[in-house]
Amino acid sequence: MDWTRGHTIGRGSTATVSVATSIQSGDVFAVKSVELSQSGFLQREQKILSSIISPFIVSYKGCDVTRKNNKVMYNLFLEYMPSGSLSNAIHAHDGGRLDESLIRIFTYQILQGLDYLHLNGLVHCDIKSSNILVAQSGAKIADFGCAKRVEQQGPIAGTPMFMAPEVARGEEQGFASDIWALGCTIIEMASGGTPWHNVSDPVSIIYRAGYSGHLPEFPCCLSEQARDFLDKCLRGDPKERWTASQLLEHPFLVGEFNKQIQESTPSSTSPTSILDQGIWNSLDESESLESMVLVPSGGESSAGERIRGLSLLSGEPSWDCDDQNWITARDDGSEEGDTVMDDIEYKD
Ligand SMILES: Nc1ncnc2c1ncn2[C@@H]1O[C@H](COP(=O)(O)OP(=O)(O)OP(=O)(O)O)[C@@H](O)[C@H]1O
Repeated sequence: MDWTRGHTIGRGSTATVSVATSIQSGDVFAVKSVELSQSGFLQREQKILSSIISPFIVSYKGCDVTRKNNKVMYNLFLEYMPSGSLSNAIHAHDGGRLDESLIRIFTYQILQGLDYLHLNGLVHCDIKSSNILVAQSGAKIADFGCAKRVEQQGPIAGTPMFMAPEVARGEEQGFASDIWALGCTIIEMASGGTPWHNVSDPVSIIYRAGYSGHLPEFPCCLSEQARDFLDKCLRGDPKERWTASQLLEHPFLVGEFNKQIQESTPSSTSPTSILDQGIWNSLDESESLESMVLVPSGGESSAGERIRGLSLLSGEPSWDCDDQNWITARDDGSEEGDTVMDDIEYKD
């Protein structure tokens, strides 16, 4: 596929993410790029993403290798999520935290993604709000650079602030560890802060999570139901934590609103586009995600809440843009920009 690279929309610890456009179809997608010599994480992400398909996981669109300024780059093509990360959304939202109605929706969607992964024997290993991306259709899990098959032995991966006690102690990293990280992500959404207060260096965080016997503080603004849900995610003993399937049945998520979504949700093997076209179209026009977000179940929201919700879902994040950086990808061997290297095959 020939494509052009647009402005930079994100930079993680391993890769740079840009908007890209297919020259043939004009389709817009995201491209995550890193020098080929350092692309181990990205190739691992490619292997996993290319084997899964869920409306609650950012979808895989292909990969290639290009030459850019004498550097050989590995590129992973992903569905473009125009509203950026959930972390951006939390901080852009009024007061730097989300309303419980939004927390419920995003939790439900992340949990659907986790349930799909776990049923397929995969552990994400790095769930946190900056690895959840948001579009009009809602939240989807991204960044599979640390993901692994559950039976796979290997070093502990992920972000210390979100590590379950058993992960911090280096004992095991399984499905239950993702559930702990989901609990930490709910704390991020509800408080706008980190799960562990007043600690920032990795060693202190790992000590606090793995050896202190303490639990992260539950945000006081949450309802009893939400706090009970959090309690089921943040059990110190991984065997006592609820599974993703059990949590999908928790009263916090099983309300009138979620029943409607569940009835309309395609099976986990359905194509991603169903989320965008099917789920929301199958609901009444007045019950699209936007109106659900703006008018949560059981109540009218104020005009202020409607506007805040609307800007959350449709607003462009403030990217570190570099518009001078448009580069054309061609397969004609031209020296400028990215050159698609058709002769190198890095897919399985
Ligand atoms: N498909 C996408 N659509 C829109 N923005 C994206 C997409 N993928 C990534 N981004 C943006 O780029 C940022 C970095 O992406 P990502 O977390 O995948 O990179 P990483 O190098 O693996 O990061 P980490 O530091 O967590 O390992 C994200 O936080 C997000 O803002």
